[in-house]
Amino acid sequence: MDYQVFDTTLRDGGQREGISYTVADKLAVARLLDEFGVGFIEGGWPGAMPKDTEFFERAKTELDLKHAVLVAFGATRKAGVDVAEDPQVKALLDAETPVVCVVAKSDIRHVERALRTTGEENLDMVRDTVRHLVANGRRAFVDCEHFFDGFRHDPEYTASVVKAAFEAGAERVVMCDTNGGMLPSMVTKAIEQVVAMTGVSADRLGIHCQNDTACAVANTVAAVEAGVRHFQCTANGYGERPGNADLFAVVSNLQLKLGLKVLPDGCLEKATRVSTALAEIANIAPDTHQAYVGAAAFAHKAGLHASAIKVDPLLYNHIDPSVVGNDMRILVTEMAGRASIELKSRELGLDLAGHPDTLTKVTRKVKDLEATGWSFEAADASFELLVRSELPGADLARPFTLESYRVLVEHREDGTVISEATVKVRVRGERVIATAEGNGPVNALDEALRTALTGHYPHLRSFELTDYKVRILEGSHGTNAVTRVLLETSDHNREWTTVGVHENIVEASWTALVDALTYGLARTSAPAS
Ligand SMILES: CC(=O)SCCNC(=O)CCNC(=O)[C@H](O)C(C)(C)COP(=O)(O)OP(=O)(O)OC[C@H]1O[C@@H](n2cnc3c(N)ncnc32)[C@H](O)[C@@H]1OP(=O)(O)O
Ligand SMILES: CC(=O)C(=O)O
Repeated sequence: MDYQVFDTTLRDGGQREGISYTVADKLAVARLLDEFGVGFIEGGWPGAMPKDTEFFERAKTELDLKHAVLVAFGATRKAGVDVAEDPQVKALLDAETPVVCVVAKSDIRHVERALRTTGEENLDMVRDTVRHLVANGRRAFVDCEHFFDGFRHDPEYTASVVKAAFEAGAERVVMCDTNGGMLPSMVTKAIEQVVAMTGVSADRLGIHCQNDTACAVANTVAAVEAGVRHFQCTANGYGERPGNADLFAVVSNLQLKLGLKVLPDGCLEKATRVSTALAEIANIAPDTHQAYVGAAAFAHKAGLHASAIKVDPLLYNHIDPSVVGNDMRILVTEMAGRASIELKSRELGLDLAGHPDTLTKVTRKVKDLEATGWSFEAADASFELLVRSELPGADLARPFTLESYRVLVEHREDGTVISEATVKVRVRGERVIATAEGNGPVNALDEALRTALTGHYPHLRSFELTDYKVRILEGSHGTNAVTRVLLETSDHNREWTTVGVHENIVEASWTALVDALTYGLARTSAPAS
């Protein structure tokens, strides 16, 4: 029997604080999830929210799903109401999805205190709703809310909800850890017990885990190991409170660690791209440290790691990152050893294998600079310039040399503040002096330097400073605080980052600026005039 990968990013994921999908967003999310190969996409609760009703309406003509089927989510009929008359149930049928998933109370305390009805009426609500859905041609899944808490409190009652749902024709009954308080061992034990009590085989059950103990992924995997074949997840773990089980971690664990085929061929390698695209749509910064798909999931900082990775990347990676569409990266910091420098340089296209002295010098220089506030981790361009400057016969021609710069800041009577910079440089033997104004000292310096250089390097005009980050670093051992500046520059094809550190913020910015232009000019192919 196949595994059912049931995604609820558009329903439970939308319950995360800060997410508010538009209908267009929801359609885009569904397309991406389908591309990733999930079997079921729970699209929302038709009838509860106009956007969800519209989503299901538009999905009828605008979605052409290849792998997945669409699922409408709702609740069992209201207590004391004829199921055929319940507007919420009617909206579920109007969504015209092949599958409907209804949430049912399965903890007697919730039945009595939240629903304010009897255990018997709740069982009738489950039976009536499932029979009605099945009679109308739907595959019915039942989410047993608070399954694990209810089962611990009153196993007989919770088991009776499971049996009622199956007797009425449910295809899957899903055990929900609604409050997210379980641990893997508790999940395993409860599944063994419910199987023994009901006689229902585990492969007809499903699992849905909230992440309040940070165990949602582990609990989901534990349930699958206990025989469950239907598991509910959300992309990047989005969901109510701390969230849900992360789809990408769950399927990667099942497929790569347990050898279970849960996705169609060729889908797992889309994990990183799909995860990032879904974060963009949710308008949430991708989690750099997310397992499997985060940008840092295979980023190595420690020198010892790099020295073994040089021999074989799998010595320090639990999988080949390309299997989930990710990449390994080497970070260069004070923790680097010579192997880190060699691997990072190779990543940047510089082969230092035959230059042991350069490796030693660069390693020492990086450690010394980082001790005084520099940070190369995010500044690949400055690191590359540093390596090139240490290569025998230094292979980098500096595009100019500085004679001096001066910056003035003028506060005028009308309150405007203007910065003016003058730079004096030597470019290809010519002395050039240029002055420019800017809305701040760095902007004025950038303008003046470009003015001085564009005569010789016209393509420099396409460079744009796209980000400027400043951090004041505490001085240590009686020294003054220093400023670290990170500059991101773009030529509209690629971006590069440079760093500068000094007690004076303008000088720190100047250093980063000079690296930015030097690196950009060395890298761009346009011929100098
Ligand atoms: C565990 C989960 O996360 S399940 C998903 C939960 N998702 C959401 O709640 C998001 C969408 N919800 C909504 O838009 C609204 O809550 C609605 C439209 C569903 C209901 O809104 P209202 O009619 O105003 O009711 P309200 O939200 O105040 O209360 C929920 C009602 O559903 C009842 N109810 C709760 N669970 C169930 C259930 N499994 N079966 C039947 N009825 C239920 C409650 O008893 C309550 O009934 P009452 O209005 O007669 O007191
Ligand atoms: C259904 C659901 O989202 C829950 O019980 O957590």
